[in-house]
Amino acid sequence: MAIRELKVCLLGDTGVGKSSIVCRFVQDHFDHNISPTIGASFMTKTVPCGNELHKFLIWDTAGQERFHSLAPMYYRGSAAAVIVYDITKQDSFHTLKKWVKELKEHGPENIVMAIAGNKCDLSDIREVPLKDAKEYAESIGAVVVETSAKNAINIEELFQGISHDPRVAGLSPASGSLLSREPASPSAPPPTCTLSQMNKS
Ligand SMILES: Nc1nc2c(ncn2[C@@H]2O[C@H](COP(=O)(O)OP(=O)(O)OP(=O)(O)O)[C@@H](O)[C@H]2O)c(=O)[nH]1
Repeated sequence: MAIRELKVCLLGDTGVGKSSIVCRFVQDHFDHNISPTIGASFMTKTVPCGNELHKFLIWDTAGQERFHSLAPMYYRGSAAAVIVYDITKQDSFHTLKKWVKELKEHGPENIVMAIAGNKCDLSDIREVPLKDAKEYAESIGAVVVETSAKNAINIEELFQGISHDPRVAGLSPASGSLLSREPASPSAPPPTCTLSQMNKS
């Protein structure tokens, strides 16, 4: 079965839940006391997608302002960026717009942008209406989904959306994204998770 490697970076304000989303996706785990990311952390997860395997190479960047200048190292060469805001913090939605602007100016052409409005389990204290996020996402050609890393809502769907995006499917093997072929197996293997590196303080 063909394996396609997809570099994905997560961007967004500190505390919006980027690491928690990755941790939920890769390890199906949520840590209430997770520490802020220092620099960036890297994890991988391989999932079946049609007759291929997609190996996500996930760079979870640090949201603190002091690490902002490192971000280009992680979004450069990415097939997709997951840009996260916290639905209970209007400021984090403004920060998201700054990330989108930076990606449009300096990111890879045709990068797939997926917006995640995280902490939807706290919708009783919501500051960002879903309607606003949808309108904005539409205006920039991005997809948007509200997620909860805590309650495992829409996390798989977020990454499936990237996997199935025609721009990702259209990546040609010649671009280096198709790394290896294994004998076709009758049934798709289950998703595998690899914790490669965690640089949490
Ligand atoms: N209620 C709720 N809390 C969440 C959710 N996701 C993350 N949190 C909490 O939000 C806080 C910040 O989560 P992180 O995953 O460290 O946020 P981050 O965006 O990676 O932060 P930086 O590493 O500083 O960029 C932690 O206390 C998490 O437990 C969620 O879906 N719901």
